[in-house]
Amino acid sequence: MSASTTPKIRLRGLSKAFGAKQVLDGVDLDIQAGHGMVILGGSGSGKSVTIKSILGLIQPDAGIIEIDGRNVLAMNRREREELNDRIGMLFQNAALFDSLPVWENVCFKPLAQKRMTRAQARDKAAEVLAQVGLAGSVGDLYPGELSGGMQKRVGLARAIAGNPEIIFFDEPTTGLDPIMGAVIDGLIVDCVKRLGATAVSITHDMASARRIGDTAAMIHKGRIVWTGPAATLGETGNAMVDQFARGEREGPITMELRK
Ligand SMILES: Nc1ncnc2c1ncn2[C@@H]1O[C@H](COP(=O)(O)OP(=O)(O)OP(=O)(O)O)[C@@H](O)[C@H]1O
Repeated sequence: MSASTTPKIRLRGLSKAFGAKQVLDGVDLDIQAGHGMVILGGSGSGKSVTIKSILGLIQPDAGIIEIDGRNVLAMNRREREELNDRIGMLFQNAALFDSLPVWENVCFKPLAQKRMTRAQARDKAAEVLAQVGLAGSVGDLYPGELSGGMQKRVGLARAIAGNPEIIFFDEPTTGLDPIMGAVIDGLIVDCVKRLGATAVSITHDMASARRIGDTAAMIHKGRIVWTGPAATLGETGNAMVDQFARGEREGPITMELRK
């Protein structure tokens, strides 16, 4: 395989069970460099487990995870940490530290790794906050003083602060009103484009999926059952994907499977 066709992220046969429950049952997925991939699937279908496996937070039972063609499951701790420095993550509900001001949240990682002085971190935080449309003065506020939309922006600022090559977004618009959701999606697209990053998102919000995804993949019963252009969601011709995207009760995905 030539370098130009090596996917940024390549999953093969990824499997993970928790007790008797087989959550991932052979996930195969290629995510090309610079692309936006949206992972869809019902609640509990294993979307977060997939992302956590790529991040090294969950050890899969079997399968291959490659980033830039390198087997990440075989990496030692130092290699894994170096890799994680090239990855950003926007957690669900932004996951900010309530006891720290915004600027320390944004530069949490470089401060913890002592790669920046506090003065440098303040300047860097102001620079990145501006990229997500927030005034530098927001840096001195605490997360509890921010609206949900502002918290998401701060989470996004933290995710991009290290100029990552890969960014994961876990339900970036959940809990936001539709307009703020669209604003956050716009910022995500802008930031990802500016960085030239590969973006992997989980979302239940189809409007958001179409905005932030180039490609969508649907996970069902522990496997990827469809991949295709995110713009076609709802009209893909795949009955399962279209039922999911349109939120229809009737279709191949039965209530029995959704318990
Ligand atoms: N650390 C864990 N220990 C035990 N079970 C787990 C663990 N992590 C996830 N699971 C189980 O794996 C299944 C898939 O979870 P996951 O969080 O990946 O779902 P999801 O597709 O992201 O769902 P949602 O859309 O509801 O967030 C669930 O049944 C969950 O309970």
